[in-house]
Amino acid sequence: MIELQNVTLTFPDGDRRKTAVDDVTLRAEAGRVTGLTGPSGSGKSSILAVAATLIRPDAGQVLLGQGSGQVDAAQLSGREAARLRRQRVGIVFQQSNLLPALTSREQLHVMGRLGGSWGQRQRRELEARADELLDAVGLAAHVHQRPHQLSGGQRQRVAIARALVHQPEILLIDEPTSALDQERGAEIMELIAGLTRDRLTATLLVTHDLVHREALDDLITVVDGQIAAPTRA
Ligand SMILES: Nc1ncnc2c1ncn2[C@@H]1O[C@H](COP(=O)(O)OP(=O)(O)OP(=O)(O)O)[C@@H](O)[C@H]1O
Repeated sequence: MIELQNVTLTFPDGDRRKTAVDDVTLRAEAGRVTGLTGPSGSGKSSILAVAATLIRPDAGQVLLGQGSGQVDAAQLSGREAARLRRQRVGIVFQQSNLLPALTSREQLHVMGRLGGSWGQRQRRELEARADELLDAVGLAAHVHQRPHQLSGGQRQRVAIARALVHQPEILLIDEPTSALDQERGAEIMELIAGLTRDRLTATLLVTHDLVHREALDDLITVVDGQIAAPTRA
């Protein structure tokens, strides 16, 4: 689970500051896909960046997990936040940011190894998990291909598999369908919904258009940096 409590984020704007996120409280629960929607510039990506621990808010709490494992990411140093991300957070941005020289399988291996020190047993487990994930996203036949040999939808699938390889509790995705046609977009959304339920990740997803809203469990609308309407999707 991830919960933002009374989060405010401002950016420098000339000699003043602009409020991008204005006292936002929201929660994304394990095993559910929570959509963040709203007009351009309303603050969706800023909220996602705070949830991803990539930006520390000016005020508020960013609570990851529950019980004794709960951490307030807003209190962590940059180094601690980076460690938390490597262990507990999966991130998929609009551009898949795959490394051009690596095959699909190698993209997952590299990401998986960032999480810690690796003995032989962990390495074998990681490699098995990478292949299982590439299979789960429908790319078993493409493990040896590099990004330029894949379609946009296939690259997006590699990016999703890569974000899950360290078994994160939280999955954050920015506009997963923006570069895809409607049919491929629907397939990606279904895939995300299935992985979320199977792996019990708390998935928070920014989406501009609501064509694919049936794949969402909850929907939060952001207007002018504030939550306008949290609803069941
Ligand atoms: N790094 C930054 N520096 C200054 N202002 C920023 C920065 N990032 C975002 N903003 C501003 O914060 C506000 C919210 O931007 P954000 O990108 O979060 O909106 P969004 O809803 O994701 O927009 P879009 O749907 O167009 O991607 C906007 O006014 C934007 O100009």
